[in-house]
Amino acid sequence: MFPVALTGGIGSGKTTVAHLFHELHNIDIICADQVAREVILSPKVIEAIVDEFGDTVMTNGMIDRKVLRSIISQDTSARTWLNNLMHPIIRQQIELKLSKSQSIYTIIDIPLLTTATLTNYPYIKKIISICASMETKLDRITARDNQTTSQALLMIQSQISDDERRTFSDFIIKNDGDISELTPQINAIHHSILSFLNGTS
Ligand SMILES: CC(C)(COP(=O)(O)OP(=O)(O)OC[C@H]1O[C@@H](n2cnc3c(N)ncnc32)[C@H](O)[C@@H]1O)[C@@H](O)C(=O)NCCC(=O)NCCS
Ligand SMILES: Nc1ncnc2c1ncn2[C@@H]1O[C@H](COP(=O)(O)OP(=O)(O)OP(=O)(O)O)[C@@H](O)[C@H]1O
Repeated sequence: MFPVALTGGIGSGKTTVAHLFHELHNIDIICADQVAREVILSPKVIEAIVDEFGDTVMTNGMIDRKVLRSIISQDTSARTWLNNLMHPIIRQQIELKLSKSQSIYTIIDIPLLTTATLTNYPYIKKIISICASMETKLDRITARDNQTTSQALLMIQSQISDDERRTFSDFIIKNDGDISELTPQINAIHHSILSFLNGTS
């Protein structure tokens, strides 16, 4: 088992890059956002969130992720409360999935990795960060999520900067250009990890 974290700001391209690692090199991917989407379906989690934020966060018996996203993007204490509820459960699920992974290394897409939260993942061996300019991220988030620029900006500002991510990363992927520009960067990182695993670097 060789867990490799993939991180980056909202809209930086983590999902896109993770898919490419899988397609090009058959690497197993564990996605913390996907795990969060499963965790938020649990009746106990739903009950706790509704207790905290009220009925407006519910639509048809489920948490309305759009409404919750809007709340946590504007309110630091709401974000901290949600993180404290969900992150330990998400981490447990990630570890379970990791124990089942069979690929030569495993990529865990963790959006909210920081120097502090890294201590919760002591098993991570390498870290890949995706960087993209503020303008690129804003364009991609507003197009993908049908959000206003100011809503997207709030989410970006709630996270650490690319400069901070660089301080704890082993590899950087630049994603301001075309999708085709990702493949050579991914191939180079893949080969570097393989060399490390083979003891040749
Ligand atoms: C708030 C929720 C319901 C919004 O759902 P939605 O489908 O709109 O967004 P999605 O899950 O695709 O997340 C998109 C991105 O938002 C950002 N984001 C999500 N939660 C947070 C947070 N608590 N703080 C800062 N950024 C966040 C991340 O960059 C993430 O990649 C959802 O993100 C969630 O459950 N968040 C709490 C759990 C969490 O922290 N997940 C992030 C990875 S562990
Ligand atoms: N190089 C690129 N060229 C054009 N579009 C891109 C590129 N990279 C990513 N995108 C698009 O930008 C959007 C954001 O990318 P993606 O969903 O991979 O980011 P993410 O980091 O996983 O986002 P989030 O933090 O919200 O989960 C998507 O719609 C994706 O298709």
